[in-house]
Amino acid sequence: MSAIDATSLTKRFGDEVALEGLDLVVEEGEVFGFLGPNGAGKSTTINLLLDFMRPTAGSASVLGLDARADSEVIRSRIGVLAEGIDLYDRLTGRRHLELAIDWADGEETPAELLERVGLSVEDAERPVGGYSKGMTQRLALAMALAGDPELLILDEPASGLDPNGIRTMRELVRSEAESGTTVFFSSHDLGQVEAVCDRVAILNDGELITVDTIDGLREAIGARAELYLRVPDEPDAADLSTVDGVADVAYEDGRLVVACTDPRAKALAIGRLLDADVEILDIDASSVALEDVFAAYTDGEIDVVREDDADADERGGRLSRVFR
Ligand SMILES: Nc1ncnc2c1ncn2[C@@H]1O[C@H](COP(=O)(O)OP(=O)(O)OP(=O)(O)O)[C@@H](O)[C@H]1O
Repeated sequence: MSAIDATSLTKRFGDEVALEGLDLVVEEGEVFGFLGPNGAGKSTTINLLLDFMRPTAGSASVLGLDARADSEVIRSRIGVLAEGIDLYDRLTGRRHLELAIDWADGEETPAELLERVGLSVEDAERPVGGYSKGMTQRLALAMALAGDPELLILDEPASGLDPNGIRTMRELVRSEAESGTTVFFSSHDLGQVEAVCDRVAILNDGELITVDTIDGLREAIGARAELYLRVPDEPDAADLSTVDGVADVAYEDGRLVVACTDPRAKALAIGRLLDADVEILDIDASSVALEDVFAAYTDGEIDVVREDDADADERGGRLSRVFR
């Protein structure tokens, strides 16, 4: 069973196309990044999955259940952190958590959830009307975790969080994923997505542009990772150019510069040198920023071609890329 399965999901507002024919499969247990510029259709997709709005065409299932017919059951089994969450100003943080636990039929205590998101017991006793943006976000995250959800849908979860809060959120996402929870992580923040996600979908102008791992995205745009190895002398015993995924090798100023088209080639190159008893004094590496990958996919450098479903790859990729 897939955690999320959207088929030809479409939403139009009059002439405005918010989402066009989205085919997307998120497997159970994945941390799945949902990326796209403003107005790409990310919130629309989440609203359709949660049955907060109805599709113009197409359908979606969540945890194997129909997003429209079974929306009540779905909502009781998932945790949602949505933008602009409505909290009751006069109720305390603790009361919000009690309600969330009650609603999700959870077994945890408010204190356990507070600790997980780094909110103090004292803060929890205050009405949330006086909370800062970051505190509100932490509380909303704690509420989403109530009842040990099978799927977490997080819309811009780092919004308003300070660096400590961001670290806490990342750790939470990882520990949730380790315990088998699927995480659907929608964000503009490429750094956040890169830090926690297994696979990423990029949406632009309501259309799915690609679904891939982050390394796969880099590879697809031909982005090279570079490995810098400080060595005492230019090694002649190990021919790195024959390592799979190594595109180029140069020796400059006492270091080897190894350009890799496949990020996995970095470890292979180091292994080859060690096998040849080459002493490595220092290691450094660079890779193309995800920002550059994102720009390549969303500024029109890459076209999208639809294939027949029969040709589609197993993991929901029903698109192929054509480079101009
Ligand atoms: N209720 C609505 N009425 C009319 N148009 C809408 C409505 N909701 C969304 N849209 C339009 O649909 C498109 C997709 O919007 P959506 O909010 O899904 O984008 P997004 O990727 O979540 O953007 P952001 O990152 O800015 O939150 C936009 O062009 C938006 O103006």
